[in-house]
Amino acid sequence: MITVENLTKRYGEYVAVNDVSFACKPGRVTGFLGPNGAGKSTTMRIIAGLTPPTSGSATIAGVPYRDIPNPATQVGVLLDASAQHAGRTGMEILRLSAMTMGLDMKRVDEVLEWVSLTPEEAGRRVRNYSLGMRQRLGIANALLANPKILMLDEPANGLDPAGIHWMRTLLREYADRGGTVLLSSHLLHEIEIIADDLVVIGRGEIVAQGTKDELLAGTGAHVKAADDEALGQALVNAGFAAYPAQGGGINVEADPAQVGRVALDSAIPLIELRVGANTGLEAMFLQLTEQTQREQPATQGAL
Ligand SMILES: Nc1ncnc2c1ncn2[C@@H]1O[C@H](COP(=O)(O)OP(=O)(O)OP(=O)(O)O)[C@@H](O)[C@H]1O
Repeated sequence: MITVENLTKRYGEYVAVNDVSFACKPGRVTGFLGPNGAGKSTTMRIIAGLTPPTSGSATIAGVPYRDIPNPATQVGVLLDASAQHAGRTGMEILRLSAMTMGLDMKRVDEVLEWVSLTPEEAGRRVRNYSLGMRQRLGIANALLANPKILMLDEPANGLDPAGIHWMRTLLREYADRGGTVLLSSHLLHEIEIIADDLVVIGRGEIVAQGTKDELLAGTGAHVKAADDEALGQALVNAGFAAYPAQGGGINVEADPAQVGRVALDSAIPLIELRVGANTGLEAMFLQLTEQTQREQPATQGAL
């Protein structure tokens, strides 16, 4: 549905996006991952027809965004929640969008309810919105015409934990109904929960892509048990390399199913078991992040 082919964007001598190719499929959430400044927003702006590429192409169902008639009815886009007109109320912004798209005004009330903005909040000027409220309004705007494709840049920014959970559920249901979702984040764990496919970008270049299961396979397991020491010993006895993890628990070079089997056989209750220790994709991602951090040592990794 979204196809990016050999996309390159230069700003003068600087190459922000270098020969990037990937595709996002219907029914799947594609997570677009990369540290700050990796080129995610630039790529998404090119897909949305806001920035011209230096070379290569980005198309939606084979058509460049700018050539789609009434594009917002086909592709819901949220690129910068703070870019909304600060002097207008949330309600005015949505009504104007609905009018531009030729939609029934009833739809505005529906999406407001969907994103949990109350009528009172919708009547406030956007300059008085919190970041989370702006994100909700931006998501409402993207969903307004019930498009088949959603493209969201860092949609979890500013959302509280309940908001992040709500957004995950919304995107999952959206994809399960056949929608195509592309969402970016610089937080691996955030994306890991929701995405089916991953595209990882670093310094403008794709460094990994594939299904989440493929990319996370072989990244080991992280486990916390009622008795970590006993489980660590049982895992080593079963032939697996196991190391104490930073912040508690154990990182194991084994599948979670294998770890669960050892714990069951040893009658050791588990507190937490998940795929991925500090190996594979996460290690690669952290390495990329670290290299970016040297130039931008501020908030990397913070939620
Ligand atoms: N208009 C521009 N002129 C010059 N350089 C730009 C411009 N827009 C983006 N860049 C540079 O391109 C690189 C990629 O930026 P981009 O915003 O795409 O990164 P990102 O992956 O979205 O990062 P973040 O996670 O911080 O949002 C950065 O080094 C940025 O400074």
